[in-house]
Amino acid sequence: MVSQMNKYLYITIIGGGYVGLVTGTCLAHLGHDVTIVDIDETKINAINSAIPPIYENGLSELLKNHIGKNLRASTEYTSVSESDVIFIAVGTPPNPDGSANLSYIRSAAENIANQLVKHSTPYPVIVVKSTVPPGTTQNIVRPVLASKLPEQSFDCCMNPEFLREGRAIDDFLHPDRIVLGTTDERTLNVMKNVYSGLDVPVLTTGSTAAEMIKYTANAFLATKISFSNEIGNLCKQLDVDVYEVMKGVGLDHRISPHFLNAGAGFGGSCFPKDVSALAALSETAGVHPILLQAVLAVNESQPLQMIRILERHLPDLKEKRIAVLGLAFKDNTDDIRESRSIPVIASLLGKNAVPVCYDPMAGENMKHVFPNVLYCNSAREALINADACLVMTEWSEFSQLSEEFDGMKSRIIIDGRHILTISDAEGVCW
Ligand SMILES: NC(=O)C1=CN([C@@H]2O[C@H](COP(=O)(O)OP(=O)(O)OC[C@H]3O[C@@H](n4cnc5c(N)ncnc54)[C@H](O)[C@@H]3O)[C@@H](O)[C@H]2O)C=CC1
Ligand SMILES: O=C(O)[C@H]1O[C@H](OP(=O)(O)OP(=O)(O)OC[C@H]2O[C@@H](n3ccc(=O)[nH]c3=O)[C@H](O)[C@@H]2O)[C@H](O)[C@@H](O)[C@@H]1O
Repeated sequence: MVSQMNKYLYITIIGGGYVGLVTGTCLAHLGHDVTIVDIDETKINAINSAIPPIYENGLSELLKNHIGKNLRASTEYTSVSESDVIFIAVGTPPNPDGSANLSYIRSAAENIANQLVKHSTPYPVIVVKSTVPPGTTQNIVRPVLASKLPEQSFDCCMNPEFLREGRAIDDFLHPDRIVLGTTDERTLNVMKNVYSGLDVPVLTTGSTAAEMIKYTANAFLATKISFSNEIGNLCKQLDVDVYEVMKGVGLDHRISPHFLNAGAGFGGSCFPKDVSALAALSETAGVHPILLQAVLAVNESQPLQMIRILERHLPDLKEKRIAVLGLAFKDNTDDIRESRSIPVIASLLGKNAVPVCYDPMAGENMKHVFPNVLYCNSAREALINADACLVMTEWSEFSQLSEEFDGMKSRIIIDGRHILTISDAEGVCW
């Protein structure tokens, strides 16, 4: 467990994206003095104006409470020199072969080293928060820093992040565990001080094991979803309700009811990317990743399974008006990265159907991907005269929909997230 706060720390977060912004704001909330650094000036200006560049429950209020007080943002790395702790929270997007692109990690580490070489607090701790392949902290970040700085003048730690988008603040402040990848007592004490105030179990490991824990947790959760989807596809053929099945299965405490919801598959910036990176890493290590590849394959075909079910009811989709409810990759976010609605809309367009889209938050983002499809301001509007409806995101407002479906031309409703509560919905039993 971490203890009460000993003292507040000067902290710099490199990367003001989802994780950097949530981490920085929450650490300011815990009482530390925080600077968020990003190369994207637009993001920095937005953060300094207390306008989060992303939609996340509770973030705006928290930002307003701290910005200009113990939280600020900058495009400059100068605050690194004054910091006790420097988090690296830049992106690790996929390369074309699925492996993790570490160029942003390298560049952040180089910039930190260039700044620390000018001036530094005694013994700063550089913490890798980004999701990185095992060995990155030890074999890339540390050597980049050591190429400019004496080995004894700093230390590194790997501290993976487990927050979910849409519930990020709560997940950050009330995590199941904090993993600290360091074997150094002094560094461990500094890191415990970072999180002091949180009543959370702490697991201490080597940095490489900490990196592997993060990939393995995401891959396991993704596996639960793809497993549920495969069972769901079988249930559909056998006319069995997969949700009833998974409810019964999840009551076994060894399995747990979480992440067993079958449907359109998993999207987001992490599960697809991290399972691909782990599979690529596994191939490189000479271990053929049979299970991980199957997890990805099931997930690729799952959104198109919705189209197959749709075509059973509407064999010719040409010029058919299809309401697509939900564009974000999940509820409570405007993030559309790897959203399962993207392949669904693309497939509808390929079949000359007319997708009519609605999302409470993500419509503007989806316009960058599909500028020419129809966007509506409400589910009711999208459903008017629709020949069918596909529910792609588990927004809670969709669970309230009822008489809105009366406006449809024909009542073909396929619920890809098991969120509707109307009794006569054509449930997608996967
Ligand atoms: N999004 C999520 O829910 C979670 C993400 N992660 C991991 O955290 C890492 C970051 O993810 P996101 O925040 O979603 O990425 P993001 O793409 O939203 O943000 C990354 C930010 O880093 C900035 N950046 C890139 N190079 C930089 C540099 N040299 N100096 C300063 N800023 C730089 C970019 O401009 C961008 O704003 C990834 O490794 C991801 O896998 C981990 C847990 C949750
Ligand atoms: O590394 C990361 O970035 C994060 O990835 C996920 O978080 P996130 O992607 O934000 O969202 P989830 O709630 O995990 O949902 C991911 C996708 O799986 C889908 N899902 C989730 C649960 C389920 O039972 N079925 C299912 O299809 C969701 O609709 C969504 O598309 C993990 O849950 C976080 O612990 C992790 O920190």
